Amino acid sequence: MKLQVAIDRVPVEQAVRIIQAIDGQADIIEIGTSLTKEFGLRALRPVLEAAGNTSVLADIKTCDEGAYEFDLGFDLGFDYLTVMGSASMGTLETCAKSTETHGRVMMIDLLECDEQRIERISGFQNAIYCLHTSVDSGATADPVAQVRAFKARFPQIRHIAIAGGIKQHQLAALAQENIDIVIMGSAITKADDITAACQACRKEMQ
Ligand SMILES: O=C(CO)[C@H](O)[C@H](O)COP(=O)(O)O
Repeated sequence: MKLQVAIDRVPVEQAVRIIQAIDGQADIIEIGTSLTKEFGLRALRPVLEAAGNTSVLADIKTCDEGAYEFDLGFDLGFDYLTVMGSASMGTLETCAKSTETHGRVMMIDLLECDEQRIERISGFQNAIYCLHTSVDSGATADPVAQVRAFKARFPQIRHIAIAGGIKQHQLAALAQENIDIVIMGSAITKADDITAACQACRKEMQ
């Protein structure tokens, strides 16, 4: 299970400082939707540079204009981009095509997608499907139960991530569930000691 650290609701300079504080401990650095909206993808080059060899995901949550947004993000150097599961099949397909052309990774955000919808969009073999509880609806209460229920219902989906208020104490059990990525934002990036919080999460996952 990879650790993706989500950086949200800070200026670009602080995002760079957070990346330095994490110091190579994240497998993937996420540039949160809040930064992509406030500053725009082109203004995020310093973040890409600070990440060095660590993979960077831009959480652009594409819902239309898939080819334009994905080509732009991958051409700028992002390794992972996100598209909403609620987007049209046309958008999901053009995002998948752009991802394949660029040799990168597409993450499908399942925020508020019901079972019927997930079934319909479950055919993107190489995509990572992100179980996502909205920040506005509260934290993910029981991530292990959520993952188990999802796997049982959608055995055809091979790559899974989970996000939404995940806490350090949930990591050890989650690490046994054979998912691809756990996404942690506030629990790390809003901690008083970001380095220590990230180290503690990493340890919990071992
Ligand atoms: O995608 C997001 C919000 O839409 C966040 O990046 C994601 O929820 C992780 O942050 P946190 O752990 O603080 O919830």
